[in-house]
Amino acid sequence: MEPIIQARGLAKRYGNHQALNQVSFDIAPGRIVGLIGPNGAGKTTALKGILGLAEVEGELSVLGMNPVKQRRELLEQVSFIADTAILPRWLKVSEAVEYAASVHPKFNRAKAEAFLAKTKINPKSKISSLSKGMITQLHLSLIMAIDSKLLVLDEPTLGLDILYRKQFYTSLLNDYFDAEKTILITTHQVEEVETILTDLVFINDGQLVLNVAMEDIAERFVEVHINKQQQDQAAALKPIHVSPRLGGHTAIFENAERAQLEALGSLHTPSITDLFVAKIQPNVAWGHAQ
Ligand SMILES: Nc1ncnc2c1ncn2[C@@H]1O[C@H](COP(=O)(O)OP(=O)(O)OP(=O)(O)O)[C@@H](O)[C@H]1O
Repeated sequence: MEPIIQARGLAKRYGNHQALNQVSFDIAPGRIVGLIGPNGAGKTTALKGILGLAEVEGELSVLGMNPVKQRRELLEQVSFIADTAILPRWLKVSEAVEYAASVHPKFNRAKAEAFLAKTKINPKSKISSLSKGMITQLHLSLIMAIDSKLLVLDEPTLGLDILYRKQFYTSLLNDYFDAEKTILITTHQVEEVETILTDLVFINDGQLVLNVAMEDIAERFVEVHINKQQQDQAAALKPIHVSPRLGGHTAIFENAERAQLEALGSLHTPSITDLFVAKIQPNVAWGHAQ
């Protein structure tokens, strides 16, 4: 199947700063990909390139199109929400729904109204009277009502309460997503999205540091609790990350021999958060155990 996004050697420089540095990846249709990285890693820059909102060097094909040269056609098939949601404040909520229905051929008004009904937003309210979080909820309701092939979400749940964040991701999976769609999402709340993602992409300092299908994580990465006596044995198996814990250390290994690891203790799959720390801030020094 043709990838929805094909990126080869993406690069972007702002002055002296290399915001993207030779980033390559493919995203197949029907995937939900989490683009995760620390502040300033280059996530938004990559998304802007994909949407044709910033020129990046390298080869980039999105839905078979060049995002800069074919931006207008591309944006007919892509929906996105940037981290700064902007909606005209003077409109009423119902008018915003009306407006979206009149300008977007693939907008489903009933769906938008159903998403809005799950919030405390009154359709008769002016947008200017809504709280910041409610404006984001309105924006997300409008975006999820558009039947696009690619949905790009940059920090969609910033400023939203935990209840709505959970509800949003459930709706995204159950009421929006299907095998014909692809979702690319950036967030710092990794633990909130890990159950819905099919793929995980880590980016740091403009470079791609991990690109893995969620189903392959358990096979590729293993976490083992190491006591002091096993330290040398564990070190010889070259963990990618070591951190002190009560009575010893926790070590994370990548592509290590399972049989050898089993000799050290019980094997676990690291959480996405621990994997993130291991890949972004690798530490292989065996500090003092607690
Ligand atoms: N328009 C710009 N002009 C100059 N530098 C920029 C511009 N946009 C981004 N940068 C720089 O490029 C780097 C990557 O920024 P980007 O916004 O892509 O990061 P990010 O991963 O989305 O970060 P965050 O999680 O903080 O939103 C940062 O160092 C940022 O300062």
